[in-house]
Amino acid sequence: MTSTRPETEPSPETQDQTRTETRGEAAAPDETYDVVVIGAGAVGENVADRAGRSGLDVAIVEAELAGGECSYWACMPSKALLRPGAVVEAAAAVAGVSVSTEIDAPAVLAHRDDVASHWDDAGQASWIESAGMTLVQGRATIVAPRTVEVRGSAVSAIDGDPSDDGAVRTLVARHAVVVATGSVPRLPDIEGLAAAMPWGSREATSAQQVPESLVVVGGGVVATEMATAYRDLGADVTVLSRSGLLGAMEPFVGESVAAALRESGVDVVRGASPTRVTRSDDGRVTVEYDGPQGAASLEAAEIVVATGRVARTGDVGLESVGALPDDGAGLDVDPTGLVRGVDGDWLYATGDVLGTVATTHQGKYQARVCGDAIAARFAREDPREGVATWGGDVPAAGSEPRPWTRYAATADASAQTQVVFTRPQAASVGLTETQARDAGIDVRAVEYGLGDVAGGTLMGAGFSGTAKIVVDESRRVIVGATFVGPEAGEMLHAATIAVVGEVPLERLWHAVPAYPTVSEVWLRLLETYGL
Ligand SMILES: Cc1cc2nc3c(=O)[nH]c(=O)nc-3n(C[C@H](O)[C@H](O)[C@H](O)COP(=O)(O)OP(=O)(O)OC[C@H]3O[C@@H](n4cnc5c(N)ncnc54)[C@H](O)[C@@H]3O)c2cc1C
Ligand SMILES: NC(=O)c1ccc[n+]([C@@H]2O[C@H](COP(=O)([O-])OP(=O)(O)OC[C@H]3O[C@@H](n4cnc5c(N)ncnc54)[C@H](O)[C@@H]3O)[C@@H](O)[C@H]2O)c1
Repeated sequence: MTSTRPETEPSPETQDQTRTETRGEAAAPDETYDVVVIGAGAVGENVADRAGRSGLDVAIVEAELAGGECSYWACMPSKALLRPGAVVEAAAAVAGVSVSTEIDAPAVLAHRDDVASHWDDAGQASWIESAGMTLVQGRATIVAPRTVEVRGSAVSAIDGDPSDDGAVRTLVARHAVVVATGSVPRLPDIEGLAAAMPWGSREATSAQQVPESLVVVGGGVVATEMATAYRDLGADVTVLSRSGLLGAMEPFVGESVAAALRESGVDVVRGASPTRVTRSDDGRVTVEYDGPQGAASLEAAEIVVATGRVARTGDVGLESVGALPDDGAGLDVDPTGLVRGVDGDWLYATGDVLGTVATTHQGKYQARVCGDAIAARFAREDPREGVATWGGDVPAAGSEPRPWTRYAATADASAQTQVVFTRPQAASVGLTETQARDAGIDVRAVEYGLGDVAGGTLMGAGFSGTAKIVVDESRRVIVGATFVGPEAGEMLHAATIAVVGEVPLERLWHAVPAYPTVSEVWLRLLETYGL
């Protein structure tokens, strides 16, 4: 089994701790822990791990598979589907290399199965326990302050749902309950759509066969990644997008990705809103839509709906403690992850359930902040000499921590990162030029072509891309950067360091990019800026 362990490595500090309780073992009617985490996705695992490292006794409840969406139905399997196309394209561009451009779809799907651990969470479950935490299998509901009821226990593999076998356990948290229940896909209100049994991101990332044709509704990250992957795997793909692609990023990103999708044979229809969906007896799907040329329709073997996600707050019992947000919004938390407005300061939340970030890495960052804050507030003693003391005192509940300290997820507001694994890849950190201007920052932006640096010309025929930095003129620091191009994601971290470190341009000038790498674009950007 290929491990998805990059999500959460066992810490050396906790590896040797063991717990006697095992999955499914009968338990006392009421079990008391210091901390109960609901949801063992990447985020829940990390908040539990950080809190548990301080010696706190942590239980983590999971209704489906330990590891959550990212490991089995999102980041990992989707990237396994996308990697072969990227490799073929890169190799085919290099003179003297002869490669078959054919992708062996069954082999790719089989490798994807390995990457998704065949939808078996045994590896993650055993890591949780080896890290000294207790994994409780079942669906959790908050029934009273600090009290969580867990129903069901047996879990089936691929669809992951726990069967309600009547088992009920009540977990009581001495100090904190953390909600890390993630998000669910948003199904737009389109006539016939639900009845047509469309694919969501789960079906798209775990499909055992490639449909001969696919219509993708949406123009965001899932839509563009899945359109790329399924085109690579041989499907005829049409993308129906209401507006431009990847609209949350700089405009040149969507334009580049749309052009590349079209070049690869994907029909990208901008300004298209589906109005009616039907699935006929032979299984084919017809999508009627208002398009740029008026009413139109198309037929395909399958339909993927990728129109965003909503925080999973509805079925966690939040109403029982007065914490259910209105209208499906995410949970509102302070910078340490403490849910605002709940008496007794015991309810925390992190990750997709906040509705403010929707990536694994940003959620895990919040989880580290939240887990450390819980440890600092409640651990009797931290067994790790020195480790626990960096970052100063944890702020009192309700008071604002200083930005960029251990107990503030400051980068969520000013330095979120994202890599979209389309071809070309798109990578961004911080603010777009428009977002910076809207925030009242006096900005100047400069762009440079990735194909115009020596390193770029060596990458292969037709290598191209764009880099853009957005500079806060008053402070002469970079507040946003975007790259689009082959493997652009690997260029992002230098920009992230510049943004988070608020490195003045005059100092950045001394960060000399090695020759001949594509990173030399940094020098060209600064020269273009005027240094
Ligand atoms: C197709 C796709 C591709 C993606 N690719 C990337 C990528 O490449 N990089 C990236 O950074 N992000 C990516 N994301 C986003 C990423 O998957 C999410 O941001 C991440 O999974 C959020 O983690 P989480 O722990 O908050 O939620 P989840 O991973 O959803 O975990 C929540 C867990 O809580 C459990 N749960 C829910 N309710 C209960 C309950 N009542 N009781 C017990 N357990 C419960 C669920 O079963 C689940 O396991 C992708 C998303 C999609 C859809
Ligand atoms: N590589 C990554 O980091 C990665 C990959 C996939 C997903 N994700 C995360 O998962 C989240 C969900 O992805 P997503 O692509 O579903 O959401 P998204 O917010 O990125 O895009 C949603 C798209 O659906 C369109 N849309 C919304 N309602 C519509 C309707 N009624 N009809 C037609 N179009 C409609 C929007 O205009 C937008 O283009 C993202 O926020 C992203 O952060 C991350």
